Order: sequence, then structure tokens, then C-alpha cells
Amino acid sequence: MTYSVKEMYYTLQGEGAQSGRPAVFCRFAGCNLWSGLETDRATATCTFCDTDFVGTDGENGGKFSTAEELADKIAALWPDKDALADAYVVFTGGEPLLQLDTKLLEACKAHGFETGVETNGTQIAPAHLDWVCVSPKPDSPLVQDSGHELKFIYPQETLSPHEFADYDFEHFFIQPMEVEDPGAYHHNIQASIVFCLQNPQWRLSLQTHKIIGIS
Ligand SMILES: C[S@@+](CC[C@H](N)C(=O)[O-])C[C@H]1O[C@@H](n2cnc3c(N)ncnc32)[C@H](O)[C@@H]1O
Ligand SMILES: Nc1nc2[nH]cc(C(=O)O)c2c(=O)[nH]1
Ligand code: SF4
Ligand SMILES: [Mg+2]
Repeated sequence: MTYSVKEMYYTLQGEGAQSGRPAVFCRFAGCNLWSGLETDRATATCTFCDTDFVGTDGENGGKFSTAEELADKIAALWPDKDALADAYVVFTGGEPLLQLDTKLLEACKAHGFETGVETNGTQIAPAHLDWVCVSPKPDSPLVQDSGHELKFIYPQETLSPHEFADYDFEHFFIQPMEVEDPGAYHHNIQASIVFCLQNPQWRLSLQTHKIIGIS
């Protein structure tokens, strides 16, 4: 299996229940809900994506021909080789479950890493992931309907958080949809606050990395 990786970097998890936790982010190239090309955005299944996941030309990106080779690179990005007890890698994308497999998870475990994933839920996650974050998208069957956190990007015209309230997750988050127009983004933040206040099962997730200016 050859893995196509857009970029990898060491940062703080910005979103959800693990927010603030140091982690290596491994961003796979490609997604099943959008080509990633701006010319296709309007007709894509997922139209609000905030991420460039096209190609393998980002920081530490590339093609990795084995799980061990990719896991070695992930481990090399962890700052303290003597403190792997807290080592954490988050697989994202693009859609990571198009590429993330048991072999890669095992290779990361062998280095001492805890493993997490950010997924749109249209593919079943491999077993043994330590943290599964599912973020549902419109017109996309949610086959991964359990995990650690469900993160709903709010608001969405054709999808309501209420559809997911009984699913098997430990945490339920509302994350304001970031859009280009500052006024519209402000509106999404306000609407997210109101939703959480009226539906206390749900908590607010802010994209803290954007607030503090890290990637
Ligand atoms: C870029 S996606 C990659 C992982 C996976 N494809 C997914 O959609 O969950 C990472 C996270 O960012 C969220 N996200 C994407 N675009 C966003 C936006 N404009 N505003 C807020 N969150 C967004 C996604 O819902 C997901 O939780
Ligand atoms: N710092 C930081 N935290 C994140 N949490 C989820 C992200 C993602 O793009 O999947 C992300 C990201 O891009 N950066
Ligand atoms: S599913 Fe995830 S990666 Fe794909 S377009 Fe939507 S937000 Fe972006
Ligand atoms: Mg991101």
C-alpha cells in the first residue's frame, strides 16, 4: 500500500475534547466528498471544507511506500524521543479512512503512539484507534456511527444535529462553520452558541488553532 500524504506537522489539536493536546498531524491527500479543486466546490457533496488536501506537496508530504516508512516519519516529528508516553498522532485529510489501515496503526503503536482520526464517517474506522472523531456531512451515509466524539459543523442547510443525538458517542460537539465572509462567520458562531444553550447535550467546539494563529 502506498500512502499519499499532503502534509505532516507537530502542533496542538485545535478542536473537540482533545483540544490543546500536542499531536503530530498526518494529513492524507484526497477525499471522497470533494475533489479539492475550487472549480468543483459548488457541485461537491461537501461544500464548506476549510482545507487544502490536494497532492503531496505540503510540509513533510510525499508518497510513502510502506506503513513503517510513514510511521518512522511521524515518530521523527515527535519532539522528545525519551517522552513517548504522551505521543499522539491525529490522522486527518482529506478523508483519512480512504488510506489509514491496521498496518499503519500498528506501526505507529510500535513507536509508542496513541492514535486518533478525524473522519467524515462514510467509511468504517479500523479497530484499535484510540480516538475517533466523526463529523457528518450532507448526503453522505454515516456508516461509522460510533466513536469518541461527534463533531457537527453548524449550521448545515440540509442536516440537523438532532439526527445524531442518539448515536453511540461519548461527546457531542457543535463547531461553527467557518466561512469567508466575517459577518456570516459571526452569525454561525452566534447560532452555535444558541444551539448549545438550548440543547445542553451539545457543547461548543471552537477551532482554537485558528484563534491563536497556529496550523
Ligand atoms: C478538513 S476535515 C478532514 C477530516 C474528514 N474529512 C472530515 O470531514 O471529518 C477536518 C475537520 O474540519 C472540519 N471542517 C471542515 N471545514 C470546516 C469549516 N469550514 N468550518 C469548521 N470546521 C470545518 C471537518 O468537519 C472535520 O471535523
Ligand atoms: N491544530 C489543528 N487542529 C485540528 N483539528 C482537526 C484538524 C483537521 O484539519 O482535521 C486540525 C488542524 O488542521 N489543525
Ligand atoms: S469530507 Fe472533510 S476533507 Fe472532505 S471536503 Fe468535507 S471537510 Fe473537507
Ligand atoms: Mg483543519
